[in-house]
Amino acid sequence: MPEHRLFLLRHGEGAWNKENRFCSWVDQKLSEDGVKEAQECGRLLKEMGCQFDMVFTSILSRSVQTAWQVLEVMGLEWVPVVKSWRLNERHYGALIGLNRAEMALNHGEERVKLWRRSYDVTPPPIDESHPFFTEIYNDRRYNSCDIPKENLPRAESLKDVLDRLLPYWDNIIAPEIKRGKTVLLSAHGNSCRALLKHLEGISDSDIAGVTLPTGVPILLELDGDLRPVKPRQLLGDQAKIQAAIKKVEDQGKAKPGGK
Ligand SMILES: O=C(O)[C@@H](CO)OP(=O)(O)O
Repeated sequence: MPEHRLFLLRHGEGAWNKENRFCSWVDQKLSEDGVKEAQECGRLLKEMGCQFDMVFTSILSRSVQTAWQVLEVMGLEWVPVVKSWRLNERHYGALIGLNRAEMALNHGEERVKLWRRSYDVTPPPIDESHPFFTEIYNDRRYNSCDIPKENLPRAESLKDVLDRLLPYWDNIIAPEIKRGKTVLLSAHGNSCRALLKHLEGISDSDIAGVTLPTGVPILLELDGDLRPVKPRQLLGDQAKIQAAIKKVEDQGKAKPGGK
């Protein structure tokens, strides 16, 4: 019998998902479709009779906005929302802002797949000359993190994401779940993948085959030690979910024009 239910959610579509650019730590808002996806997710969870006691988000607007939409549709606006940079999307370093399909044309689809989905390949780091460097590192939101700004990452592999996420999971989120709270984690494709890898014990090579669609809630049923008692469930219309996963995978295919 599961003792706890944990819901993971990759935020709804952001403007740069449409443009097929690596978004990462650039603070894009949800697109109109992204807002609808988040509302749809809220409706589904409400219909299923789900309840939350606490929500955790990153400090990027698209994950916060997604949580707000879900809570509003569910009539759960009062539920506490706690934010941390440790749930942020993976830092894509120098790749931030670049178009995935154009990168695949220039560097090959295999290289782009390695950058996007492998466990321990780190993209080249961002430096001061990068067009989004100042926007990211001068943003006030990074002044009050639990580490000094100069120690924040300049590029991350999925392993690096797990390394910075795990202390937050172990010390802040997991104790709440063990206290009996039902938690929604509204985060990002790669921060959710990193946590799934940890909770489900996915191997370094198999994690490359895990792609998460936007706006689809993932239910994990956990035992008292927070180990999954059955496979993760992606909630909603399964044909639509498979199509949404394929859409994310295809973003890394070589296409002239980049879309
Ligand atoms: O742009 C990003 O930061 C992520 C998804 O949000 O991209 P990818 O799917 O390529 O990991």
